[in-house]
Amino acid sequence: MSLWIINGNVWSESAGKLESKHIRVENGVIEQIVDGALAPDTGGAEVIDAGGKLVSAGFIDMHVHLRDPGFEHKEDIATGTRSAAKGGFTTIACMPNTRPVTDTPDTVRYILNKAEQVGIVKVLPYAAITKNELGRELTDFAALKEAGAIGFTDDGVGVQNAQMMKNAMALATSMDMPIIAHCEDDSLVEGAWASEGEFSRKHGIKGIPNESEAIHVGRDVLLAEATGAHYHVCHVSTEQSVRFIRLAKQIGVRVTAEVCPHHLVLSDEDIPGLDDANWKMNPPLRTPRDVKAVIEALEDGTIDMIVTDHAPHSAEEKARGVQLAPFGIVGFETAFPLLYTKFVRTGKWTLGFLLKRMTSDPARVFRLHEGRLAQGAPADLTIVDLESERAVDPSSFASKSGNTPFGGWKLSGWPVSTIVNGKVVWSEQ
Ligand SMILES: NC(=O)N[C@@H](CC(=O)O)C(=O)O
Ligand SMILES: [Zn+2]
Ligand SMILES: [Zn+2]
Repeated sequence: MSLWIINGNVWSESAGKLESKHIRVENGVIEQIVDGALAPDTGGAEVIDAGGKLVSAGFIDMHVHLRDPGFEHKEDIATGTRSAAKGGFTTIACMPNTRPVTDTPDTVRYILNKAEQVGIVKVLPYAAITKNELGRELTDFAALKEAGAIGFTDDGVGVQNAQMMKNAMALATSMDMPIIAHCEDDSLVEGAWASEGEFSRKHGIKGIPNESEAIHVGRDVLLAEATGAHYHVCHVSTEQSVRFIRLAKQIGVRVTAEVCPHHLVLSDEDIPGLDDANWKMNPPLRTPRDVKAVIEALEDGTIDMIVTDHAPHSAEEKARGVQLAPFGIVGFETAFPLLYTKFVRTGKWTLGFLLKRMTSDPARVFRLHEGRLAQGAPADLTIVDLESERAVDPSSFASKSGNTPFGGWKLSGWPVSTIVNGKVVWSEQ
């Protein structure tokens, strides 16, 4: 099976610019990348003409919620992976806060089998640290790893007990597996949904303090130092967390971290009011000072990668009123256009920098073969139209859910075609 993707614009790290290339794919692997000025001999092969659009290694998202099994009214593996493909993602890692919680080998295998049957993008499942994510008893790490889990996390909640987290890190380290942490001290949050900041003061509501996140990061950095664990911090949102991660990296603790698009482009001061739960997510939108700190941390490498934390919830659930509505927003179908428009078009970042944080950096941290556009790499590719501007339309999402605060935003950088192992898995129209 031969495929040529001709007339693609590929980012060259050495030249620091886009260069025209033709790419030959054989049996799902990138075999050859040739200069766009040369006419390739495509005889007999399938040909996709990228027509001068960006061709990138497929995006990798190491933090997503597919809701399957158990919450299929929000999303399932078929719609979630199609939504991912539409956003240009070719590999995604899904969180275990399903029903049942992904805390047994059977559930890990269910996810892998269904993803395989659906056959859209690559799905890497995480398993829970504790049974039912209750923080009381560790899961069977060895059996979960054997079944195909790639790391352990109780995402959705923080592990409240330090000894439990220390035991988890020691055990994970003994089997060369990472611990991925949702950092939140419940005692500091209780009932609040927005950050302590302008918004909470203006509306006279209880705020979530920054320490509720950073206190876990600080604690866990010490535990990672003591156990030698690879400790990965979920959705970093505060200046104080950044400070701990920066220090930990300086002293050689094996810590890595991720940040979400919404924490890079929105602060609490952007929340329009108390009646739209599409601005409610965990961690909450923080202050402009925190936004600046996480941007700087992503730029200097303190934060390693961008993830969406795609967290679909139904319209009915989000309409329950902001206090009762669940935390979370969808992310796949807006992530790249949002960041391209806000950071690359404005000249703050190079296109290469954004692509790196969405491809080779997550691949490096989680030791994946994907994430590079090079000879011998899997032919996971995303073709992106960097020019046309379009408004975000949640009703057009491939996801079952449309819970986003970005509806109506005019963005450019829309993926038009997504290829996994040399097969087109999603294409515009
Ligand atoms: N981020 C969210 O606001 N919600 C996530 C849970 C999580 O990522 O902690 C969810 O599962 O809905
Ligand atoms: Zn979380
Ligand atoms: Zn999450």
